[in-house]
Amino acid sequence: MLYGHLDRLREDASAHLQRAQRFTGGTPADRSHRDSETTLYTDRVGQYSAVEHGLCFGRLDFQPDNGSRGEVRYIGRIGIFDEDNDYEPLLIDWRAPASRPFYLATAAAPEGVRRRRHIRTDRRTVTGIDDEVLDLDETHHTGRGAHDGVAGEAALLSALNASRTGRMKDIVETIQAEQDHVIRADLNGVLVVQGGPGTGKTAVALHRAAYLLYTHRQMLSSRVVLIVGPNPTFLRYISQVLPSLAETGVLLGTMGDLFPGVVAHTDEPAEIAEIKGRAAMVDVLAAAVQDRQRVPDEPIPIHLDILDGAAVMLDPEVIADARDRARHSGKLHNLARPIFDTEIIHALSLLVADTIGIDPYADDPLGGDDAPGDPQILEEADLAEIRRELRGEAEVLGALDWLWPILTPQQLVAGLFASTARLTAAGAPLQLQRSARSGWTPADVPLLDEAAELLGEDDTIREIIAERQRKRQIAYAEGALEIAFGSRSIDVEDEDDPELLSVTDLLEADRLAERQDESSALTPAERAAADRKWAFGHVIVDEAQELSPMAWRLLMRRCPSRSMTVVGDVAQTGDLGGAASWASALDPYVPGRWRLRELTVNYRTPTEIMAVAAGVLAGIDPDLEPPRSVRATGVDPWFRGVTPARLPDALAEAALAEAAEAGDGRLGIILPAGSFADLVPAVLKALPDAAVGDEPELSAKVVVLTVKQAKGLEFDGVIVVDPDRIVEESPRGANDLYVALTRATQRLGVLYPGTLPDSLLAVVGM
Ligand SMILES: Nc1ncnc2c1ncn2[C@@H]1O[C@H](COP(=O)(O)OP(=O)(O)OP(=O)(O)O)[C@@H](O)[C@H]1O
Repeated sequence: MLYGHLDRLREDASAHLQRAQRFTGGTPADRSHRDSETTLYTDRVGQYSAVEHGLCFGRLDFQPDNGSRGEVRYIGRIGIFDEDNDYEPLLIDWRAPASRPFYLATAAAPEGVRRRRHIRTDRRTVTGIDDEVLDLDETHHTGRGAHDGVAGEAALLSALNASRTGRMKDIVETIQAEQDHVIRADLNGVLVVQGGPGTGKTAVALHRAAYLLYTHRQMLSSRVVLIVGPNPTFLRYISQVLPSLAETGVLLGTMGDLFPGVVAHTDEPAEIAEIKGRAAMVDVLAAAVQDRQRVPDEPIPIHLDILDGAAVMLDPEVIADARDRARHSGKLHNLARPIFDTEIIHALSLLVADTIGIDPYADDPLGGDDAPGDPQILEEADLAEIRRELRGEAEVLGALDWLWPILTPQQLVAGLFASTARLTAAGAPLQLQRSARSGWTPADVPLLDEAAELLGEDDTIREIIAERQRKRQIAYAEGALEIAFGSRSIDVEDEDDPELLSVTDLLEADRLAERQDESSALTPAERAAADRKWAFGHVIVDEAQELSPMAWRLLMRRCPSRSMTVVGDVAQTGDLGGAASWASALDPYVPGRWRLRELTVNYRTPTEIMAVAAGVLAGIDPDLEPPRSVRATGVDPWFRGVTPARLPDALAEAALAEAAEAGDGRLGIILPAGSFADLVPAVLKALPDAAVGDEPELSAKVVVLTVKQAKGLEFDGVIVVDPDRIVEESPRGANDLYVALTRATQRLGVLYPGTLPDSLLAVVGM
């Protein structure tokens, strides 16, 4: 019956979509209406298809009420209502308040629920049910009931034991109570979710996004929820979760994606990234901006058409004066440029007046009726005319650009890194020097954002640039507009901004109309992705322990409402610039105003593997508690020592054996970054289809990765190679090893040349 309804809903949405797509022409308003309809119904069709599997997964039977039969609720991935029967709910969305008892009711606090049923389906057929009787009397009779705090144990264990596919799955059918509290926590303020490996932090963060969008749809779907993950591989890993939760109003990205127009995925040494992430970079960038406001040591000659090519000399003192006035205006660098221009042009106009406007006989007692008198024969109107002309002179513009250049954030940051002199002037460590042509790295993005804030790269700048282009256009009678705007898109909102009128006036009307059409067809998430100043409705950060102080500054700017969910584990911090505690990361922005929730149960890693990881955790900090595993597999991890020379062959053998053990699941091989060249060929020889690379394909049966790449991921089986080297490769090496050891859902093997790290020796008992 429910699938019948789903089919009808989907057919309906498809029909609407086709109608919207057939519609062409009309007024701009008609077209924009068509675009929004197309987006709406495309989303709907997508959502209805995404909930096909496991549409309905739960049922709640309530206690009979006053003699009438108890209420029955079916719980599923979306809500379905009976249109012919007063919109009676047939299926209740898992995010609706009415579904909550499905996740929270226990035998001790049954919330009126008599029985909770988990329904398993394969396509459209019910394949099994698990009942939990929450009514204590009835439990007494049947001997079946809820278990120690784990709701729906059979369904949960079957989900946890299922083979991995290389893509994360949703957990709506088996969300546990402590997770439910996080998912449905209040929208406002900063919520920190701390939890050890496998406690479901990522799953919970994604379900929280879906819940918030459902509950605050109107506000959040227009302002967009931003989800930040550690790397592109991880984003691909989680990318399937939200569509299957029927949510599309979300923007997923890494730190490297958060500066529109820049793709920042180049790697760099951890030490360099750490320096770039320090809070001190704020001062470095401010100094770098000041350094670009030049005062030369010597006067500079400026040849002027107005003087038939003769030069005037612009003195350093005059330039320093103009610079100080512009600086003291309180405006940002680019926005203060007009003040600097005015000062310099004024000074130049006086120099010109001194050259052409002096009455040579003014001091001569025989010079005429009015002598002696003011030697300046030019009046204010003449000076204004001179200033106007100077503003159009190529050499004047060139000098102004040299003395106080209008800068993009990219120019400022790349220019800084490309020059020892500039780095020194800005007080930056010289290790940051690199060629101007090397690509942008994720750690550069917060610097670009900071630079944008310091430079004042905003609409006014577009206007200044447009104005200058217009001057050149007049001067050279060429299509300057194309150059200035060819690669820019005009925001629809900007249309009403009077300051921008001079820009838009310059565009041909039909071209402008076309542009507006394009931007209104974008979804809010697409527009947010393209707009550095977008204020997101809510920001969710996963693996948040890795973020540097500079990265936090950027994220806080993107979220002025401070409505955030921050998810991570300070024991897994691998990046040198990452957080040692949540307070150190957050107190600068929301001192004492963030809430902490902890997740304590490990759903991924079985007890046997966690015992090994716990030894490593104790070595990092004896006060840290590993999360409690929810299940045991009865399979102990293996440890195998070999001579260094045999390591490649031993790895190939182990990989073959473990790939077979994984059955139709996945095997992850985690190597020290420095061992790739030596070990990967052996793996590929044994298993030619193994995935390896910058962004390895996670759905491959065998995937070879570094710890950094493996962060947040999981596999049925994992082989950790050369733990000693993993520890030694980074000052946070022990944390890395802890991450590596906690990636498996079923089996773990440790292969090592030479010796094991002390923390593992103790566990193995050697
Ligand atoms: N309530 C649940 N029902 C079913 N599976 C769950 C549940 N909670 C977590 N899991 C599963 O446990 C595994 C670990 O979850 P997740 O990756 O979200 O953990 P994590 O805390 O982010 O781990 P890490 O810190 O190691 O990255 C996933 O496969 C997830 O689907």
